[in-house]
Amino acid sequence: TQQQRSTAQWRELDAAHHLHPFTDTASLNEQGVRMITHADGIYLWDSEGNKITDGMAGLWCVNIGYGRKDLSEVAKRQMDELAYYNTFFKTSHPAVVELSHLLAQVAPAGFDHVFYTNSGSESVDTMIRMVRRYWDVKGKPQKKTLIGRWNGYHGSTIGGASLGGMTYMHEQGELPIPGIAHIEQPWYYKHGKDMTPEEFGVAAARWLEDKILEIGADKVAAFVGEPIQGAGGVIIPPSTYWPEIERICRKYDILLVADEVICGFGRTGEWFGQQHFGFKPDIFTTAKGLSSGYLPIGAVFVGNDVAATIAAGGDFNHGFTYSGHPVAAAVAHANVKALRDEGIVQRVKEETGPYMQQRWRETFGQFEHVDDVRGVGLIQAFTLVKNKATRELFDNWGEMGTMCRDIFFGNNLIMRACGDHMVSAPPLVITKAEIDTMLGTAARSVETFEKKLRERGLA
Ligand SMILES: Cc1ncc(COP(=O)(O)O)c(CNc2cccc(C(=O)O)c2)c1O
Repeated sequence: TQQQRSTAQWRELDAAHHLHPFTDTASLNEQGVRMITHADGIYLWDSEGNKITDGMAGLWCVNIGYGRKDLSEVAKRQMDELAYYNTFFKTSHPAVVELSHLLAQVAPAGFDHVFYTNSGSESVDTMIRMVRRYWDVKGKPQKKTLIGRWNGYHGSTIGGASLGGMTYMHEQGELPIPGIAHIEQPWYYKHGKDMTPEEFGVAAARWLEDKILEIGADKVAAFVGEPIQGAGGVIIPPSTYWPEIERICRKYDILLVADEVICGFGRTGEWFGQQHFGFKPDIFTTAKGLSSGYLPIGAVFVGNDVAATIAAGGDFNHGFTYSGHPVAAAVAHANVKALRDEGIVQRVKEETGPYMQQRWRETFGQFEHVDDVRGVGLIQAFTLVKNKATRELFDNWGEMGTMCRDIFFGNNLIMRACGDHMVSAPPLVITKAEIDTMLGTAARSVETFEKKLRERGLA
């Protein structure tokens, strides 16, 4: 096992050599990192022996839960058999064939082909190139622009970060790249005004039609969206949104792409978020729950029409050294097979998802500064607000979220603050009893948060 060091020694070496993602290195090293050393089920342990409830499944990804020795055995067996070979130059290997066959079985109808990557960002970049290649082969090479949403998140590669709508990412690196446009997100709480949710869903979808007409339909290649915006704060569109988006895409002959990196592999209680909202994309991107984070792997599910068109175009000049990596593929296969054969996805749909949503609303429905309590399956959130009656948000967006998140973390419960949204996406294996315990801690944490607000004269 790892060399035993004190927490202080690990912290010192980490500060000396390790650059963390999305991090202000100076402030991180003032506080010192928390060393996570073990995990099992929905729990983490840190180097000080604290047991932490992981309400975020890592980064929305450990769907099957931690500590699955069957997955580590599969990894070892595959590594001993064939640790690596590539899938370029007319070769393949049993692990990636078995995974591809399984994915075609769990995919919605019409998706018989997958392209492999190492992450969600690489899946998104792959999709961008596939979409543009599709229109080249179709003889409409001027259809190049992809439309995403402000505050959408599609990763951190040049393409993914450009398609995402996080302006604080665009500012670093001269993004977005050419051929990317954005429309407003379908955030009913902020933009719904006096419309019903159903009316707002249609109105928000119509922003896409406006954008298409502004750019010119002959130049638009695709619309890309997360069924539920995850890192954007669990923005759940009204039921009328996605069917209207789909209608508009068909009307103007642009491809519809779902980014299922978070919503995929059971998060909403369906295998994929598109099935919860009832729309049919032409392509969708995945990663995270594909392997439950045990090894890095992503997959682009390519609709049969798109796959046939790209195939008709001959060489598709794209791919990665580790596309379809044998060990990652073998672990992903075991993970997806377990999600299916152990009835984990089914249980989210029928039992633990409905239970979480009911208890989530009961727990957070009565606080003075908590509103828009929402969720689907095992992805849920609420928003910290200044005034529920007027739907007034706090000033300095994100400050309250950070304060609240730190209170949760101090109570050994990990939730995520996205701005002033508090969000949660636990492993899909969470039990009803664990939900009760988690929400008991969460309620206590929000009570502490509101007490702090009053002490600071903010409430
Ligand atoms: C919808 C979506 N698409 C693409 C990506 C990129 O995946 P990779 O990170 O594997 O390249 C994501 C990833 N989502 C993500 C990644 C890291 C942190 C957080 C957060 O909420 O703090 C969210 C995502 O949520």
